[in-house]
Amino acid sequence: MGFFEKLVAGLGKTRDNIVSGMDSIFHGFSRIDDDFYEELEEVLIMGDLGVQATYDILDDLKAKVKEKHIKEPMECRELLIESIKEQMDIGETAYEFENHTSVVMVIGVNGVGKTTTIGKLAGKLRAEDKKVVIAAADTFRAAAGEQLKEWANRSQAELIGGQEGSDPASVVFDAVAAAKARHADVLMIDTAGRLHNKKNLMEELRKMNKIIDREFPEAYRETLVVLDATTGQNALQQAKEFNDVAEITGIVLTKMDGTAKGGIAVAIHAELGVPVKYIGVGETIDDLQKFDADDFVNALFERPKDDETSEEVSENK
Ligand SMILES: Nc1nc2c(ncn2[C@@H]2O[C@H](COP(=O)(O)OP(=O)(O)OP(=O)(O)O)[C@@H](O)[C@H]2O)c(=O)[nH]1
Repeated sequence: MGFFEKLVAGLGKTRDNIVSGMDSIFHGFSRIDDDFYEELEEVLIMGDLGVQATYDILDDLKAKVKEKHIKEPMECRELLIESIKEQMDIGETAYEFENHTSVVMVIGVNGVGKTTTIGKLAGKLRAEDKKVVIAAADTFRAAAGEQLKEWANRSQAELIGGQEGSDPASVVFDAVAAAKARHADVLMIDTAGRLHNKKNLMEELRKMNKIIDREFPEAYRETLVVLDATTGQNALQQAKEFNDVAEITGIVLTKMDGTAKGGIAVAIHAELGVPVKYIGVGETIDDLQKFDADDFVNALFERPKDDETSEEVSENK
């Protein structure tokens, strides 16, 4: 299965949740009125898109309906697809760090798929012939280091640190030295994300950032937060809390395969203004991809990748 097919298969439950509900409204209403919009609103909110994104999408839809003098509810389907795509479009500049010598901090609470994501991303960068160093700065659990070692071996990245109980900041210091000595393209730092103690977390991140700023000022900086899509509104809450303590530049949403809560991708983007940059749809090294708004929305509405009607719509904009 290619990634797009996996995404289509993985988003099945989300599709059931959101799109089937919307389609029954498009079919069930004979005119576009307040009731129509109200029911759409309910489906979008129930589908985990969040209040902000729902209002943005509906405002956009209402404006388009007015502007194009649309009378048929069914015609709103295309407009809605178009509107969600526009909301979620992040463009290639989101991945600038891949083109620079960079430091990527990866934050996330236990179990969200942080280690797996680092492994997959390392594998992806290695496949592009980039040199990758991974810093095991989540030093609170021995198992975390072991698991990271396996992924580093699999993706042929170099691992620094990994000893339980060592000081995360000193792991970062060693990793920066190693990255510079080996002329690495990307240094990825696995950090512990204990949200129940925000003050400590903030302090730990501050210490690590200070070392990077001082020892590696020329490096391009990226801070990714990993979230488990299956936790829905909880993931959004985590994103908000991390956003309070760190300058997040992107989100990675894992476990998009088989969750009914894939709509949370839209909510996070709208409510935090931080783009979802990668999504995970499985447990193997190839199951992480850049977030592509077109692919995501097409998979959600189950349309073939090169659907001509979508091009017509965008050309007619
Ligand atoms: N289905 C699916 N499973 C995933 C995905 N990403 C990670 N997982 C699984 O989620 C579980 C947790 O992943 P880890 O990478 O260990 O999570 P972590 O955040 O590093 O957690 P700790 O190591 O406990 O801090 C593992 O069983 C992974 O295989 C994904 O995109 N889809």
